[in-house]
Amino acid sequence: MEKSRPELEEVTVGDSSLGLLPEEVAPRPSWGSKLQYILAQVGFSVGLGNVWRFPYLCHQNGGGAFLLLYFLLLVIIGIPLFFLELAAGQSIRQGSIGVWKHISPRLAGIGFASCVVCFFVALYYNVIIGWSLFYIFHSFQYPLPWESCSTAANQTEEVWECVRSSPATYFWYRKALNITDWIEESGGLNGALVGCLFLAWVVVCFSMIRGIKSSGKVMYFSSIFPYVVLLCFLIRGLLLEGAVDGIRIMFTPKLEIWKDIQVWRQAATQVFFALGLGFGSIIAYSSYNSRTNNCHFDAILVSFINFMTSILATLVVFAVLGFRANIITQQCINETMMVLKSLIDGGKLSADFLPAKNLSTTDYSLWYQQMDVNGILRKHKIEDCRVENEMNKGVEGTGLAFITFTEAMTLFPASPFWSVLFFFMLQNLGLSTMLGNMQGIITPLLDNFTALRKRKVLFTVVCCIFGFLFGLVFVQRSGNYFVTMFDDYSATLPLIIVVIFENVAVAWIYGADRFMDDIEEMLGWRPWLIYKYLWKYISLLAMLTLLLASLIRMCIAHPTYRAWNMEEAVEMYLEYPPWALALLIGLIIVASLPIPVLFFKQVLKERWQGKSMDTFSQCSYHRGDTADHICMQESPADPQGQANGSASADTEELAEKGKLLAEDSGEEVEEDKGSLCG
Ligand SMILES: O=C(O)[C@@H]1CCCCN1
Ligand code: NA
Repeated sequence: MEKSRPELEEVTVGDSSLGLLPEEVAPRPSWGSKLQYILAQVGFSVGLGNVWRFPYLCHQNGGGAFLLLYFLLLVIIGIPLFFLELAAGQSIRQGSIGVWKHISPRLAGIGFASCVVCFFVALYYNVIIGWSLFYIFHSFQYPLPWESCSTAANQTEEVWECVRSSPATYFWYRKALNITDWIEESGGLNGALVGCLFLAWVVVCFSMIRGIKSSGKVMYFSSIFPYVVLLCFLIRGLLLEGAVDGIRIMFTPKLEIWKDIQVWRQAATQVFFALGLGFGSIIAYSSYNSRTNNCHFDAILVSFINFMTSILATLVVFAVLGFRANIITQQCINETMMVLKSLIDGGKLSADFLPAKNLSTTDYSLWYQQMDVNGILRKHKIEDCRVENEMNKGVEGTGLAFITFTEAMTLFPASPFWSVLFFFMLQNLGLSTMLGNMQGIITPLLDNFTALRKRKVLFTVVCCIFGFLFGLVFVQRSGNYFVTMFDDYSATLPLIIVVIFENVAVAWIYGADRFMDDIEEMLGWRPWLIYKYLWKYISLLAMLTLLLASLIRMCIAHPTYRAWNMEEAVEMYLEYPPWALALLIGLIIVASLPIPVLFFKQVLKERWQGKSMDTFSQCSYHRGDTADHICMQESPADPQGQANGSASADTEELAEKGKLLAEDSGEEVEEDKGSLCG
């Protein structure tokens, strides 16, 4: 079959134009520096999840014991799969669609599924960034609007809702979200949040507009700034009364949690979501690297930085929560002392119950244990005020960042300053992840559909516009319920499916040994043998178990969401109505569907073209491999030419010219003979 004329592409390097080049030799943009690349990978992987999901999981699942479990799973699942994605992207130098197409054209669906998942996550992730912007705008006032009910509520019935719950809770559910009582009630769009979401997408769009050249620069700030803020909060937090209690409670290991499979499931899901496996963003970013870059070192470095950031964020969260719990417990003690005094004055209790001096929180629990003989104090409604009890409240999910932390910050001196700093940090943590998310959508599509390349800027803008329009679902008054649906199910489950297929594709279809050979050819040294067994057996088994545990959880426990009831002014768990359940499951299917659909489409295409398919994938993508001429795509007109990876003379000369020009302009351009499989 006559090979069609190769697509020509306008190539500019620095400010010199190379004219039109066939895309297989057009130099692929590359990172300005290794630091910029590492910041991009760290910026993408370290996100909101490190600051509010990890601390919450740590607290709910046995503190220090969870940390050890998380670290174990990070080593046996996270790092090997991270290394796998980095190596595949760096070697093939394509986005996720191109990478899986090279392993076998039947697996292109894995790349498309990654794009869909990236889009789902981008939709609700940017909404959370919009919430952070909303809080930033409301932080420039003293006292903070969520400090007390008088500042927060004006109408009478709202005061009731505020008094019944707490100013921070009220502000979050009523002033920020103006939330409806359940997911069935849309309540219409929340105008302020629509504006914040629009602004969030404008920021993403302008940061993305010139590809990795512009986003690379944004990365410098949005990846480093959160660390500065976390360190400021840690130092400030440790100086607060009760902070050490909070950290002690957090690190106290409760090893019995290791028996609970759901804890393992939560830890594995967190490893995987935290690193961003399956998004295709890791592949996209590493595809702009030079082939000799030591991606094994990068995999360990970025995973380690991600883990340490989660620990740092957890220390900050529990120092601040310990401080807040201490204050609330102190108030509780003062109230019970009042009750005790009135009981003694009323002759109901003997005076020797009265403690000699004002009790601190630790002294109080000791006093309580001594005095509560036969439950006499409990009988008189004198409660046991404990810091641990206060530590348990409101630590989950969005509540942690937007209720508990905001409440704690009102207790800080100069609270508006700390509040702006905290939410600006959240906004940057989210922005750098959003850039990676968008890269996980744009790069594979641009690589796969060359027609889009000529209108890269327009395509980026259109993606952001679609992101905003679809994102409107999440800024209705009931929007928070959809954010929870996506975060708990619709975005996370398809990721596990995608990564399982990635793992099978490389370790079993392409072959772990062959993959190790390619890495050896690329890096000049062979990866540790352990990786072969991790990829073939351990991480794959772990992922399959994780998927099973997640599906079982969905089947056994009817999926529920946490709703806010306005009248009662309390949170309650409601079951998703059938239509929401159908939507939840439908989204998971839609995100996973490209894998089987494109598989069978390719099989039919091969059958129709009568191609011999003695093995699943005969493509190899390292240089000059004679196996290349039997790749599954259109067999090239001159197989030998393609097999040796040589392009025709004129394009060779142009590529050489491109390289020389690039060196002149100081821009690093990695010669990209493209993939040998067409
Ligand atoms: O932990 C997070 O928030 C992000 C979500 C997206 C993928 C990378 N990690
Ligand atoms: Na980030």
